[in-house]
Amino acid sequence: MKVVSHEELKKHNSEGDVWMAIHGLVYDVSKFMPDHPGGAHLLQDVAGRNASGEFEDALHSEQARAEEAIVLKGMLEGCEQQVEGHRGAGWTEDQGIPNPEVQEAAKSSASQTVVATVLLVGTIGAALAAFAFLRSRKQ
Ligand code: HEM
Repeated sequence: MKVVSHEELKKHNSEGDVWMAIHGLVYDVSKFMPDHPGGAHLLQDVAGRNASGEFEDALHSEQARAEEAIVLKGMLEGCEQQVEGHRGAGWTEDQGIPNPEVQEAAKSSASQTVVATVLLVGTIGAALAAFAFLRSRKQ
């Protein structure tokens, strides 16, 4: 994915040419602006900068995240690890704007699986050890 510099992002803040960064990804929202249910002015206000907080504060739906009229331009310079994190949690570009809540849930369910596996292996190990011990005492 292309890396977009902070300078490049900043340039796109004029009427009809609006880019914004959300969760480390840079989107061109120019075409979508007139159709934004919250009004074009809200998008214009955050033009050329990181708008992750504003986007999440408005409690957008999954449908909003998958809006087809926004165009992914690349990842914001310095956000490479953040984007790797999205991918690690199962995000792909075609899903649109990543949902941090879904990714937190994916992370915690992955760690739950690790804990469950360790417990299971430990229990089987203890049972085998007890079995071997009891057999050795019988003889
Ligand atoms: C790529 C960026 C964005 C997309 C695709 C988008 C899309 C949408 C959509 C589809 C809705 C309708 C409700 C829903 O489905 O969630 C909505 C509502 C809204 N959006 Fe956005 N939005 C974006 C960015 C923003 C930003 C940056 C802000 C704030 C600065 C914002 C503020 C709002 C508000 C306040 C509403 C509620 C409007 C109402 O119910 O009257 N949006 N947006």
